[in-house]
Amino acid sequence: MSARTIVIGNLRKSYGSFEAVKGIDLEIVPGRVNALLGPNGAGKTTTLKSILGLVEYSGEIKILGKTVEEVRDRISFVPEDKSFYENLTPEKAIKMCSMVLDNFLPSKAEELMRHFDLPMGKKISSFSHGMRTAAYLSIAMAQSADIFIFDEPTWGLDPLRRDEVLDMIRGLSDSGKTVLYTSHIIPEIEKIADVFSIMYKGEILYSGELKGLDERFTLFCLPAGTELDRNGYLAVVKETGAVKVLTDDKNAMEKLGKIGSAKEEKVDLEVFFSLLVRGNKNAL
Ligand SMILES: Nc1ncnc2c1ncn2[C@@H]1O[C@H](COP(=O)(O)OP(=O)(O)OP(=O)(O)O)[C@@H](O)[C@H]1O
Repeated sequence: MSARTIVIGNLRKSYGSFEAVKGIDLEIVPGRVNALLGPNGAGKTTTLKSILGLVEYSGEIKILGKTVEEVRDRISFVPEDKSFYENLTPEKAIKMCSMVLDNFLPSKAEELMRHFDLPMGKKISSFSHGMRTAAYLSIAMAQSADIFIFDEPTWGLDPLRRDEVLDMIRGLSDSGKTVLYTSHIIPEIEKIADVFSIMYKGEILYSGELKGLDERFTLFCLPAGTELDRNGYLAVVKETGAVKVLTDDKNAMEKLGKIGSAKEEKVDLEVFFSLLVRGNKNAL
């Protein structure tokens, strides 16, 4: 398998005059959990739909070096909108998937549905949010695909089921599959992601390894009104009484460390995400 499973170049997608995705570049790698993290409306689902060829877009997307049409049977997908199987029971959904999907293993889907305690003869429209998610996950996990794309795969699940599903997703990437998943739940991403990208208002603000984030970046809390130049910062947030600066630039760290009463703080994903989304380095 190539070192990059999905390569996205200058992806743009507009709905009417509204630009939901603004020319993003993104690379998704195999054998690792690739997470796309962003607040509501950031453009995550639109990006996934573009990858899957479910919406028209401009820019280039290659999957395993090919178009999505050429590799569709190597991709499994859990959509955000879980209303497709509404009028079917799990039993009938499994039958339907067996007829339309080449890579589908019905016995595995049934095993997973039973494991999730889903009533096999009851219509999916009567299911709770969590049960519906479990039904979609069972169908997705029962496909012998190379690439698994999950849009909010833990929606409505209770904490035990959620952890179980995250373990299943981790298992896929451990076995060399490519996993791309979106979420706005930071603890989940901290738990399973290897690499992550932060998306906000149609742009990718940052992409990188999750491991070592706290070692690479430092947060400086400076007195309000501190004059800063524009170099070397990933985010600058002006709060009442303080200016917060996020940086991984050694020169900037040295300079900021010399400012009287500058305090250095640890950065975890939550702080990193919040600073990036709120920070505006052009506001200086
Ligand atoms: N079919 C559509 N028609 C018009 N606007 C749309 C459509 N689909 C999405 N949008 C808009 O595009 C933007 C990005 O939406 P998208 O669903 O991709 O975001 P998201 O990051 O997945 O959000 P969430 O976490 O809330 O699911 C939003 O402002 C949304 O309102």
